[in-house]
Amino acid sequence: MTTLSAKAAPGTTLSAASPATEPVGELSTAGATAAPVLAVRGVRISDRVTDREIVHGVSFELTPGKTVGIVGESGSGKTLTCRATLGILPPHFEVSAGSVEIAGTDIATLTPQQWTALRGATISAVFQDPASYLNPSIRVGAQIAEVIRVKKGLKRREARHRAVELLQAVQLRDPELVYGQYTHELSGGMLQRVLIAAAIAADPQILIADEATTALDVTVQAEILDLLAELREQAGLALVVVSHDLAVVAQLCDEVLVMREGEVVEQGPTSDVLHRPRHEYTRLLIAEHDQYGLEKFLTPQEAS
Ligand SMILES: Nc1ncnc2c1ncn2[C@@H]1O[C@H](COP(=O)(O)OP(=O)(O)OP(=O)(O)O)[C@@H](O)[C@H]1O
Repeated sequence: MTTLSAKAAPGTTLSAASPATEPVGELSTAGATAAPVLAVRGVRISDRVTDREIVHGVSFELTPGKTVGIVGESGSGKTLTCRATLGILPPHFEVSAGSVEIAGTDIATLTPQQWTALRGATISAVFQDPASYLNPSIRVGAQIAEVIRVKKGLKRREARHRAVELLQAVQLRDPELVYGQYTHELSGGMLQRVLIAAAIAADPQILIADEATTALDVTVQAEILDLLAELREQAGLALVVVSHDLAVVAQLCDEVLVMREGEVVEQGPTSDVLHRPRHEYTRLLIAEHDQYGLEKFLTPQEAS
């Protein structure tokens, strides 16, 4: 398989940004030894029009090769938190308190041009419903090649070559064939892989996956989660994984934030949250896991 890195030049075989050499353990303590690529500090999000606060303070740090999960029911503020981090809050929403630092830069200080340079190249995202993020009338490979051309400054030929490599890296069989296909010719799982390829095309350090596997069946979902884990290991990507499904988060994440109605009700290393949940809502999420196999992360007693 083609390997990827957040650092090295396209087309080369790359080593990881050495997550293996970092201490294994809780994100919050590991963060003490490596500079965070993403630091979200006390972020509150308000609706300017109604003057209503919707997200009531979210904090976490992310270092290369690590994963933070945000879990919670629909409407709990997970997506708004991600969008705040990406600088793409919907109109009339604002970060009313707190700060977000990406690779050491406070995003409140960024000009629109600086944002454009940062998106894709430093921080990138994959959302649910990949078809809506791809143009149905342009071959999917050409769309990835365009990202590479614009963001990495590669010539058309090189960008095409790199796009095929990326399609291979996200484990699409026959990447040359997929390159020339249109969205309607691909399954949901294939489209999600194409979108991940586009999201990592400019070698970001941070990838936000917001319900990226929710629409997929359980087997494909597991494959995509494995792929994200592999990219994290190989390229040292830092991941933010958002899901309403605790099993998804359990599979990938070092640290979990449990959100409910805009509030972080519980936060800690994944194993602590799963094995010693302190909040009743977390216990409820654990009890409701049965569909996706959280049981493999729990002891028989906890799973029952
Ligand atoms: N564009 C918008 N316009 C108005 N309200 C919004 C908008 N986006 C989010 N909200 C509101 O903000 C709150 C938090 O929404 P958010 O999308 O962050 O939740 P979520 O946890 O990601 O839920 P889901 O899993 O359904 O995406 C909800 O009450 C939602 O109705």
